[in-house]
Amino acid sequence: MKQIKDIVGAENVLESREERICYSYDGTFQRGVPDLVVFPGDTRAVARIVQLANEKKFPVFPRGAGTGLSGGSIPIGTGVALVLTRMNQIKEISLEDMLAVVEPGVVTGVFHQEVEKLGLFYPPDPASLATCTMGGNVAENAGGPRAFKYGVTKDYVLGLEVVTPRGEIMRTGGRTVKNVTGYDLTRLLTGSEGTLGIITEITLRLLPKPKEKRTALVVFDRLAEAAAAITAIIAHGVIPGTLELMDNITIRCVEKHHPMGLPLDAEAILLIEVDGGKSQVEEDIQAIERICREENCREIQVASLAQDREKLWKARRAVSSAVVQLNPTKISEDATVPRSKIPEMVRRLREIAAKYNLHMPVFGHAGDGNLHPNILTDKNNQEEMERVEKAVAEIFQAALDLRGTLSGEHGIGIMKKPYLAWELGDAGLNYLQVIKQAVDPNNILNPGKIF
Ligand SMILES: O=C(O)CC[C@@H](O)C(=O)O
Ligand SMILES: [Zn+2]
Repeated sequence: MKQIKDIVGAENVLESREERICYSYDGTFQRGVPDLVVFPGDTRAVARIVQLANEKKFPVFPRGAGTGLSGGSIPIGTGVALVLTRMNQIKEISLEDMLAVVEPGVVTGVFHQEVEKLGLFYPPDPASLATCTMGGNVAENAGGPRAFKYGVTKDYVLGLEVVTPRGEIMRTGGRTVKNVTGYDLTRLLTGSEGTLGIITEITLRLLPKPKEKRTALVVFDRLAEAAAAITAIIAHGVIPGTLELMDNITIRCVEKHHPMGLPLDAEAILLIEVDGGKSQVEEDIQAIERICREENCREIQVASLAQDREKLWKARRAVSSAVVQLNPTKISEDATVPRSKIPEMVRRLREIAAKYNLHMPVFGHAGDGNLHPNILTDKNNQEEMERVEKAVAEIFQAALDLRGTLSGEHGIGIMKKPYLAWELGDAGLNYLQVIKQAVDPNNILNPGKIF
């Protein structure tokens, strides 16, 4: 304790139970109160804490803003929560090299604004972007609506500085787009959920900011028709920046908590944004309108003004907090299927909700097959929780049957641990465990996560 205070300063340590409880949660219903909360101010301090942890054998749970949806940052058992929000400098934005260098505590939405001021663009846009941090985004390999066209966080990480589980400071990758030197440690660490290293600096690839955008809100009477429109748009060769779906329960929750005139009787809404040059966006939006009409949509509204588009996105980003009002315990899934399987997955999800008699709004990044079936329940209702558990297992089974994955963007954390071998098989799971054991023999960094 005294040694930790010597490293970071007493003012950067929280000890009281009330304060520690504030760092016991993330965006899931999981809880774990750390023994101590520590806010290091630089990489050397992080390294010294990890060295001390190896000496004294206490676990370290790295953490950003705590918006994760798989329990990745929840302390398990005893240990120190290492909060990286003090390290929040944008160190560089280079127009010539089209890259940026940031500390892990930079808020994603702030980073977006800063690069866009210079005519640049950083696509990953998790819905929590107003609060989540870049370090957490890299650790969990976050996605968001724009992943459909632009990919997820790993597609933008050029290099990292990390503190290894033994407390060394290591650099991976660098400032070049091409780099094939040795194993790709940047990719290994991106999405490693705080188990293989603590990210202390990130070098990110940037793009030119798209010149034009159009956003269409398309209303469907039938969910199956919306699902068919999604596959038809993609098959036509149009790649929108985003292609989001909200089902009827989601629409009603959003409308109740953020009224904006969405039709309460519609079975589904698609929120489709195209971006690029002026003539391209016009051509794409016309093709999308035509396809949606062919698939029997009820109505299409197209917004081109930034403030109108932002209104639509505000409603979309509010979905997560709107659906949670249905019931106190929210279980958010991000099982993902190949795009062509979206209609089939939507059908299976509806069957699972009906079979187990559960509130299950479905929304998400339909364009890349990444739906978010949410189960709204009450963790104190034991009988219902048993049904929930079975439903969750069937959701994952359905995704894997359709040759999808357990997690498109939220990570494994605690929530999906029991299912990992279903996707990876014993050999795959063993491979991960061997890597973890080799780099973190004392099991210091974020123990109990992923496996
Ligand atoms: O709450 C959720 O299920 C999803 C959260 C986030 O990934 C989103 O897409 O809004
Ligand atoms: Zn999402």
